[in-house]
This record gives sequence, C-alpha cells and structure tokens, in this order.
Amino acid sequence: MKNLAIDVSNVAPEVSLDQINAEKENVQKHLETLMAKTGKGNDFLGWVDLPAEISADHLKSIEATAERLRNKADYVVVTGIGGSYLGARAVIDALNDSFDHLKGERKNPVILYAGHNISEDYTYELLELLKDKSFGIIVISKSGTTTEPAIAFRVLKELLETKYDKSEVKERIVAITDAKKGALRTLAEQEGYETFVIPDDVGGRYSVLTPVGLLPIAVAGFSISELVRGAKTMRDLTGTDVPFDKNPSSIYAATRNLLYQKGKKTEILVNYHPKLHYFAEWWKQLYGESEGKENKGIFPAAVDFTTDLHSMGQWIQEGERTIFETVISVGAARHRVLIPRDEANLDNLNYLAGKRIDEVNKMAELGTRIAHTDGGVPNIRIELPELNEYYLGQMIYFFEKACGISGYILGVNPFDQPGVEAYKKNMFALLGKPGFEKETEAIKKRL
Ligand SMILES: O=P(O)(O)OC[C@H]1O[C@](O)(CO)[C@@H](O)[C@@H]1O
Repeated sequence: MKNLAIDVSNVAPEVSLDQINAEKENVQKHLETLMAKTGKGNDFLGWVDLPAEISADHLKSIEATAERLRNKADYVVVTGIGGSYLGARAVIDALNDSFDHLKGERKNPVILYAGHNISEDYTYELLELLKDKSFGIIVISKSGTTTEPAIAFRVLKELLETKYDKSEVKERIVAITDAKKGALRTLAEQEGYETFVIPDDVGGRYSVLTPVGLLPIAVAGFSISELVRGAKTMRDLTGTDVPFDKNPSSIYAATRNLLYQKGKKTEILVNYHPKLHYFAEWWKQLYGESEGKENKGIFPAAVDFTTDLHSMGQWIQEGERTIFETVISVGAARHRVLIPRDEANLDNLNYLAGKRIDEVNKMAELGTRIAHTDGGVPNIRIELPELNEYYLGQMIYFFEKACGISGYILGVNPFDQPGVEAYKKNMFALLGKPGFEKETEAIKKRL
C-alpha cells in the first residue's frame, strides 16, 4: 500500500541533495529528542505518541457521542478558534461533498463554525439561520478562557435556551476542554454538559487527533479510526529507527531550513484541490505559531491552484526570489467527469474531448512546477495517494512531526506561543476588563 512521500528533486540549485543529506546527524538528534520527549517544551510532547495511545474504547466513546448529536441535530456548530477548530475543519472540508450543505436530503448534519472571529454580522447571520433549526453545539477551548469562542458560545447557548428546556439544552451541548481548570470546565460541570478532555501535554495546534478534531469529524460522518490509523502509520514511518533519507518528516524539516538559510523566507503551501484550503489554514497555524519567534522563522503562506495562479501567479513567477513552494500533489481525483466534444468547437477545446478534468489539472500542476522552478522558486512535493481519512491522518502526523524537528533545527521552542498574549492584553485593557485598570489607563494615553 502506498504512503505519503516527499520529493525534493526540485529544490536545486538553491539546495542540493548532498546538502540535505549532510543534515542527517543534526536532524536525527532532534528527532531523538522529540521521540524521547526531552526537548524544549517537553511538557507539550503528548502528541508524538498519541496515535499509538488512542484506544478503541476512546474512539467508541467519541463515536457514541457523535451518533447522539447526529440523531438529534440537523446542524452542529463547532465553536472554537485556532487549533480548537482548524484541524476539524481541515479534515471535514477535505472529505465533504463541496455542496453537501445545500442538498436537501443529507445523511449528515451540516457542520457550521463559530467563535473563530469577532464578527457581529457573521454571528447575527448564524443566529438567524439557526433560530428555526434543530442544532447542537460542540464548544472547544483548551484554556477554556479564549474570548472569541466564549462570546460565540454565550449567544449560541442563549438561543438554544430559548428553544429548548434545560434537559434538552444539556443534550445538545458537548464541551471539549481542560480536564480540571478554566471557565469552560467550570461551566460544563455546573450545567452538566457532556465533556471530553484535551490532554494537558498536547498543545492546541497539535490537538486534531484528540476529541478536539475527532468529535466534529465523527459528527460530520467520517471515519476517525481510519484517520488515526493513518497517523499511526506515519508515526511508524518517521520513527528514530527509520534512516534519515527514508524519513519524510526529517527530509522536509531539513530541506525547508536549508532553503530558509539560503534566504527563502516565505514558504507557500500549494494545493490543486479546493477541498484542501482549510488544511492549509491548519498548516499555517501549526508552522506559524511553532516557529515565528525571536524575530525569525519561515513565514507560512498558502495558495489554491490553479485558482490563485490567476491572482498570485504573477508574483510567484517574477516577484522577489525569497520564496519556495511546498506542493501537496494528490494522486487520484475521487470522481470522474469527462470533457465533452463540441461540434462548433468555438473554444478550441476539442483537443481535450474525452479527457478527464483531473488530467488537465495534473498537466497544469506539472507545467506550473516547471515554470516556477525555472523562475527560481524551489519546489518541495508532498505526494498523497488520495484524499481520504487514512491519508489525511498520514499527512497530519507528517507535518506535526516535521514541525517539531524544524522548530528544534531553528533553535526555538515549537510548543509555546507567548506572542499571542500581546494583542489580548491590549484588547482587554481597551475593553476595560476588570483587573486591567493600569493597562487601560496606560493604553488610553497612547490613543
Ligand atoms: O483552545 P483555546 O485555549 O481556546 O486556544 C485557541 C487557540 O488560541 C491560541 O492559544 C492562541 O491564542 C492557539 O494556540 C490555540 O489553538
């Protein structure tokens, strides 16, 4: 059976295969630190062995709750921000029928999202949609105190409480949070919501294989056991016993850091399947929040091709040569659509008649890779056999493992995020949050 594979044959002349292989000892040392859970931020290394530690009973309990929500609600609102919703959305979007939410007869609830912004209009429009619908809420916050999901949960809970009695409200809310602390844990205990725990030693951006991702993915109707099986396979394929040149995560971590050292300051994650747009959003947080520290780190950007070849293609082809691309190359499309012949042939496309649309997509991918590498944009390729739960599980773990190694190569702690507190402190001061009186006075003097 094929596995995710990496192809770094298109990163020369900026980085040669010899230079990549010369990183072997250094990378192997970081991999061993990661696997021994002794590295920087070692209190957040619970994700490393998580795929092998998830029990069948644990999956069954998640699936049972998912079934309960699926039978009860036509809409389920996943309420969380950052790692508390991006992993779920990445997998659900990658697997879902693009127009499922518009189809009358559905076998799965429509998954909606809230608490990932502070938009009053978005929130109003969501409440307007839900006020006459049967809906449930999965509220997710590791800290239990993040402002965005807390505001969204307040207004959604209030709507639910106008529609149902207390016992029914309880049946329609699941909280996923810290085992013991935080406002959400306290609220869930008081209200009697069913809860799942985000392990203390798994950071938010690494938590997709905890109930944070697994419950929403199961509610959406996808196989969490297959997702975990894929992640478990990739854990085995990226272990310390695997030779460096056979370890895709090690090669990716080494190659991207060598490109960074050569002045390639921005990495653009590229997909040729619009369903992977949110996978790229998940990847941006994983790498951006893990590496953007001490005024260094590769800037993670993302584009959807060929769509964005018509918007960003010019910059990528001829802009500053400080970028490289990491292309997710998916083997096979899941469905078939053939291009019809047209007698008039006014569009001159009859040369494509009878071909699958995916064949055109593949040639666009190859043509773009040649054009961009010719233009001085190194290309790393991640080859994914197909878009299903198993291979998404492989790709999630592949990027998580590489991110830990890459952060160690960069010399930062890949598992904390001190920088995110700055905006929060200012926001609380400007809002006059109790306890921030000094900060409020200080910031107002600056306005
Ligand atoms: O799950 P929580 O604690 O609400 O945090 C949500 C997100 O906010 C951050 O803590 C950044 O503020 C991310 O690391 C995290 O994924």
